[in-house]
Amino acid sequence: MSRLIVISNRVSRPNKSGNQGGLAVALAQALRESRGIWVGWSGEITENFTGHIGFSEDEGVKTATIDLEEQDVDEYYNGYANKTLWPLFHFRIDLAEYARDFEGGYNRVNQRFADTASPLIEPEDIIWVHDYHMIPLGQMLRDKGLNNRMGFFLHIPWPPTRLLVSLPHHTKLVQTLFAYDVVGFHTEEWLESFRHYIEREMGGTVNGDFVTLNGRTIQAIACPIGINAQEFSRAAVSDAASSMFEQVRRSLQHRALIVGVDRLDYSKGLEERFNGYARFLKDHPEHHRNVVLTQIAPPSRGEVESYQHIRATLDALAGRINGEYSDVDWSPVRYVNQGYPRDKLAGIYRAAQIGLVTPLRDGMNLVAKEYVAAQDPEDPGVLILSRFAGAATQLKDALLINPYSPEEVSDSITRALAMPLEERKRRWQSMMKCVEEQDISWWRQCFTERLMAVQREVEEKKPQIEAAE
Ligand SMILES: O=P(O)(O)OC[C@H]1O[C@H](O[C@H]2O[C@H](CO)[C@@H](O)[C@H](O)[C@H]2O)[C@H](O)[C@@H](O)[C@@H]1O
Ligand SMILES: O=c1ccn([C@@H]2O[C@H](COP(=O)(O)OP(=O)(O)O)[C@@H](O)[C@H]2O)c(=O)[nH]1
Repeated sequence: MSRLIVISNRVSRPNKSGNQGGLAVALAQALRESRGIWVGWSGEITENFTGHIGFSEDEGVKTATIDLEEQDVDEYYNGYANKTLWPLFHFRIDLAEYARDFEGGYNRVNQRFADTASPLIEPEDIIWVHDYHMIPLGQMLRDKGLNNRMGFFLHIPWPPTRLLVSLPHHTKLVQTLFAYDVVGFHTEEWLESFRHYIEREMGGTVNGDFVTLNGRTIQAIACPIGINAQEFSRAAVSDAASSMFEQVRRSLQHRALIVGVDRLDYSKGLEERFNGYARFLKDHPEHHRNVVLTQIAPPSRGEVESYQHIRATLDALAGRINGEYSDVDWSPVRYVNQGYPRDKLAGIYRAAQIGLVTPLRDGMNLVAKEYVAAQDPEDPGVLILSRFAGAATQLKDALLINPYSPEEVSDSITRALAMPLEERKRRWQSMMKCVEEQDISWWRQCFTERLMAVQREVEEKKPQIEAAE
């Protein structure tokens, strides 16, 4: 059986802390089942890069990690990944920074990953590279002579061509994707934008799933990530979730709970969400004292200025809304800057009559799916979901809204609070069906089956592999 080698920036185990992104949460499950290795950054900083690989195995997940230098982290993770690509790929060219050092650091760190990973890889292994931190890695592995089946999955949106061309050396970066055999996106929309770019900007051709550039053909597919729905539904009635559920419900004193759970990121539309909620409070005095918005927002990428800025904005906005509407025994907003473990989160989701998920742009958004999976089938809450989240292409029975419109946020809250049980059940059943059917295993199979079917000549095992073992 071929092993799966996953390579991504972040390597962490889902049970260890409460504030992990969706990619980390999803991949642990996939690796456990395939007995693979997860290669990436340890999250640690070293004075001088040595290339030392730290191996460990925890709850069936094998990891191989490297430490990076401070300059690496500044230029690669904070810099090119999160100051350049992240805003650009989330349609925020106003926030994107283009610095030569970032691009240099990004390529240097990708080369470090190629040097680290290549000795661990055997000819039959399937390599699956993840996300915008690692776009050129496949090309670097090919340059080292690896002929393995190799796939790449982008977890964030692919931007429209007219935005992507604002990136210096954009063709050089995109060209490297043709080192992979299969390239995956969450939605047809991101896939369509990729094809458009290849055809219009690079003169490539598209024939169904096959995309050809300069004589090299790859497959480009849409394949939406899911959650471990069964496990999450079970977690929602676990002891930890139930005690969280009770604690939250007790504190609400029969008020309705609206919940938001997001990394503190400008792409999640938190400022717009708070403004929409303020609009709701302004337009609906009859609901005052009857509702509470709990926004869980663990800080993220705090060394990047735009993240410091959104944090300060939200601190002020939460304070302003509470200052304007609170009474001595009621505050409309509970704004929490800490992360929670997922079983506790499941209890919080289940306690909420409304899940408010309003990103301005999001590759997928797993929180939306988790909210659905955590509901009580006999009395489910209502999901209000941005039409600009990848999840909106699947969860069509959510209340789909434009997150930029405070009126739509306000109206959807009003509608959700008044929604009859029968309608809530009907919408929830339809969404739950999708969350269960297109779950995390479905996603992995969707991608890896395509990758495994790729025909490549498998080379003889290289001597350097034995040396590394
Ligand atoms: O690793 P961080 O910098 O702390 O960020 C956390 C993750 O954020 C992004 O998540 C994306 O992937 C999710 C799963 O596919 C998807 O649901 C979500 O819409 C995306 O934003 C990022 O792409 C990951 O690499 C990060 O680990
Ligand atoms: O306090 C928190 C906040 C979030 N999450 C998890 O982080 C993931 C967020 O994934 P999503 O796709 O919604 O967004 P991302 O942060 O990856 O952009 C979800 O699995 C959440 O359950 C968590 O475990 N604890």
